[in-house]
Amino acid sequence: MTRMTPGAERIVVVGAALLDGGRLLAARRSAPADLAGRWELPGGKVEAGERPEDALVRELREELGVDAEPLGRVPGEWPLRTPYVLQVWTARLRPGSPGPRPLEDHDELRWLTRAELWDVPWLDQDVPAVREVTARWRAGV
Ligand SMILES: Nc1nc2c([nH]c(=O)n2[C@H]2C[C@H](O)[C@@H](COP(=O)(O)OP(=O)(O)OP(=O)(O)O)O2)c(=O)[nH]1
Repeated sequence: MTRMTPGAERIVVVGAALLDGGRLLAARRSAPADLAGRWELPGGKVEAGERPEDALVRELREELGVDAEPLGRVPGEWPLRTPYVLQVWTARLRPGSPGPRPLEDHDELRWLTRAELWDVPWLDQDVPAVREVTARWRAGV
């Protein structure tokens, strides 16, 4: 018989390291109040039965109006508030995709060069993930 381990429920939030021309897209949250004004990797919760890459494409379409292609998982997983954990994929815009617009959840977007990466106040919980992205980015991802 399979038993659920108490406290084992865990919901994955996928974040996109959307890269274009050597820049990374950062998005400023407009809600909820405790996260508003801080910057994150756009994305959202993976739904039951959904593949994380599919969730990423869906969330980027809903939130930014773009047609994105996931490239690869950034190794690691970062705890958010229970029961959420953040996983990150690198991604790029498919040819012909509209440019990103802040349609939901965000009120400002910025394409950051490497030199500008730490100019925005990232959510605290995103900092280790963004650091990991940088390591990959440096390696040419
Ligand atoms: N998308 C995203 N969410 C993050 C990041 N860091 C972080 O703490 N979060 C939090 C904010 C939210 O509490 C949760 C994701 O919720 P969301 O509002 O973006 O996802 P969603 O569109 O699927 O949510 P919902 O409105 O359908 O409930 O994870 C991040 O880098 N990207």
